[in-house]
Amino acid sequence: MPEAFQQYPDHISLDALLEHARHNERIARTLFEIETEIMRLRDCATFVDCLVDRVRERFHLEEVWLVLTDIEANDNLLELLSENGALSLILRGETRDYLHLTQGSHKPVLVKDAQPYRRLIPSAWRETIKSMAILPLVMDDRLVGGLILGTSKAGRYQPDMDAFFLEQLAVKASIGLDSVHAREQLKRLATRDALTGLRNRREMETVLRKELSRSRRYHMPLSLLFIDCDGFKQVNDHYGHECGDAYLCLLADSLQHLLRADDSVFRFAGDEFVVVLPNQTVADATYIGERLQEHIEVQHLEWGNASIPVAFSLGAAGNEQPGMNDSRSLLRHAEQNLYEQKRRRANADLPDRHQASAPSTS
Ligand SMILES: Nc1nc2c(ncn2[C@@H]2O[C@H](COP(=O)(O)OP(=O)(O)OP(=O)(O)O)[C@@H](O)[C@H]2O)c(=O)[nH]1
Repeated sequence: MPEAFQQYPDHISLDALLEHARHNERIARTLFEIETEIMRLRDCATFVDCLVDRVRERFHLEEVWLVLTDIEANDNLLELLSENGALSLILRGETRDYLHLTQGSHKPVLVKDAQPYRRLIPSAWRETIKSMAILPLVMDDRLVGGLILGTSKAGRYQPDMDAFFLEQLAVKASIGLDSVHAREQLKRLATRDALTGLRNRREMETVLRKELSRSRRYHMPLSLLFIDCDGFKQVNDHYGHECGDAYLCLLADSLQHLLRADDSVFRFAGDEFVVVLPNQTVADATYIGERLQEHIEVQHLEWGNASIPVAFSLGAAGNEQPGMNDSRSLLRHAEQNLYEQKRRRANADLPDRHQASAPSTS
């Protein structure tokens, strides 16, 4: 029983006493080692991954996982975890159910027989897990779920065990998760555009610099697309700024949805977006740009009675072209191509898209 603190019985020999002390010291050291390791981690997914892995390995458990309740405060944490692939370690539990089973305890709940707690066990392990310790995860003074230590040994955890070390583990896991989450949130605020959720221009500069150096090192092409909405000012003027915001979000979502995972979309400024395409030549980028226009320009933003078509021009540039070996020249060249396309589209006698779709006033 390496993970529970051993209490001293009334009559105990000196040897047994020493063995108890050594046992408890071993657990304390293991906890300290886990703590030292997890406190160094900088993002939620790696934190959860490492915490689960170390606790399982060091305390010889079959399975360790997290249950996060469905309170709104957990949405952001779950989003960060899913973006970085740690979702397989998480079970989303119904808050009412979780609180009922654990009685909302901020202390570890030791479960001798896991059967009544099945709903807190991922379905794949429901037959194997016989006993478990549910360690409360408290973030910002609120119970958000639990770190669950599961074992196939029935009765390994008993409600009357001294849970001193488990309590310590719960506190450390909670503080660690809280601080890594706050850090990641801050980073996100600094690198994301608040309206669309896309990464911002500063982040684009960092990514583009990294991708350019990777492209040089591995002799792979790199290209980008510069995108600018057509007649966007009219959308704001006709339907209001809130509608303009929704229009930008629709375009941002569509771009993200249509591109591959390796490609990155950034909100450059106002109604301008940049797409960075690693391992793609300028010809590939031009083709991708055409397909984006084809797919997105059939979409409409439904706003009240109005159906507003989405329209944008774009220009491509690739670093295999002469003189295109730094971010500035790539962006400038793509922007020039964008303005050429904008002129061509304007001369092509396109209908005034936003006027044409204005709601009828009759
Ligand atoms: N709703 C909304 N409008 C914004 C935002 N950022 C910038 N804008 C507006 O976007 C408009 C961009 O104007 P223009 O550059 O003339 O864009 P346009 O009407 O598409 O013109 P062309 O590019 O020539 O087709 C300006 O009116 C800005 O006020 C935003 O976050 N939300």
